[in-house]
Amino acid sequence: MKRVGVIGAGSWGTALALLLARKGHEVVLWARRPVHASKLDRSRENASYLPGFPLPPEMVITSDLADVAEAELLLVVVPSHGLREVAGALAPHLSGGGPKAVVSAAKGIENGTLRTMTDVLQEELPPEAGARVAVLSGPSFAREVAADLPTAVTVAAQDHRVAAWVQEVMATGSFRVYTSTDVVGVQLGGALKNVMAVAAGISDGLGFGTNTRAALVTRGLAEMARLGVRLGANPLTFAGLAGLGDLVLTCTGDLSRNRQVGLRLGRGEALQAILDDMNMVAEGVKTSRAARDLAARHGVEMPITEQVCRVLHEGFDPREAVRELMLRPPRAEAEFV
Ligand SMILES: NC(=O)c1ccc[n+]([C@@H]2O[C@H](COP(=O)([O-])OP(=O)(O)OC[C@H]3O[C@@H](n4cnc5c(N)ncnc54)[C@H](O)[C@@H]3O)[C@@H](O)[C@H]2O)c1
Ligand SMILES: O=P(O)(O)OC[C@H](O)CO
Repeated sequence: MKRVGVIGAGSWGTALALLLARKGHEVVLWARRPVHASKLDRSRENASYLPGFPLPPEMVITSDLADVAEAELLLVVVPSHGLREVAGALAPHLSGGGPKAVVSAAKGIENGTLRTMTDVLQEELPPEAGARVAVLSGPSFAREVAADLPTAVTVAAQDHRVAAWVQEVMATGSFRVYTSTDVVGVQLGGALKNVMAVAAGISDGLGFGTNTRAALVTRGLAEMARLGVRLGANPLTFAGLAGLGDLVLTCTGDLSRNRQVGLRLGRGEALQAILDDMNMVAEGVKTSRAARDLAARHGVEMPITEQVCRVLHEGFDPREAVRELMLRPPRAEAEFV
């Protein structure tokens, strides 16, 4: 049994906390808002983000980061735009030896700095904790993990021993964990697939067919891998769980919030109205900008990302965006750069 701290009580943090508590670990779940923490503690259910899954009585709920300071495994599961602030607030509590692993389960790229989530953790946490940073990604809807449905994910860390330790602590008969040392590829896969899920949703919302969706998934994967390889990722990572696996899940699965944003845009709703109506995060909205900036910085062509960004942030007509994609200059399929 290990002491585990889960930082973030949205749907994914709650599902991971449940997984680990059911495995017999001692779990402390941190919610940012004290009012949310006391509601969770009283009702023993996360009605706002993951209704229908009772939290076991032994799971500790808190809004004080000091309560996770003794954890051996720390999972950071807040939306990517809030991760730096949370990591900065966590840092003073980790002044001792610190946890054996700090795992980001967020899927995004920080806007402005264009840093990955493990970069942000390494910048904000004390060096001992920063050296044990990892990322968990892959096709994993929170509700399905909470329902104990078979799921497979990847944990990547620069130091293989860190990933292997996290694998051992987290794996169960219904949660299979693979390891990787491709920290960049696993994170880019998880972040960029959200942009493609918005694109697939738009296409379906416009009433296009399965041909169109399959084309978006495949060419989306090509541009994800193109950027990844330029940034030092292993191209094979994009054929794995954190690449193709998560891409297929979110481009086709209606539980995806990113896909839902796209579907509603495609049906003609305005972005702000959609976001006002969702109490959850759709990371692809912000990541589309960061991905476009990252691609521009490194001279990588990402035409689908570019069009998603225009639709989301510049009010560009989705039908026109598809037309422009179809009328791009002809090219060979298998060019990587
Ligand atoms: N939900 C899933 O199925 C799932 C699966 C895998 C990965 N993820 C990733 O996990 C991360 C968290 O998403 P989620 O689905 O748990 O969120 P959610 O949409 O279910 O809930 C959002 C949570 O973030 C908190 N929050 C909002 N703004 C914040 C800020 N600025 N700082 C700190 N906390 C803030 C909210 O209070 C709430 O607890 C995202 O990066 C998401 O892509 C989600
Ligand atoms: O609901 P989404 O679109 O944020 O997707 C959730 C997870 O990332 C699926 O792996």
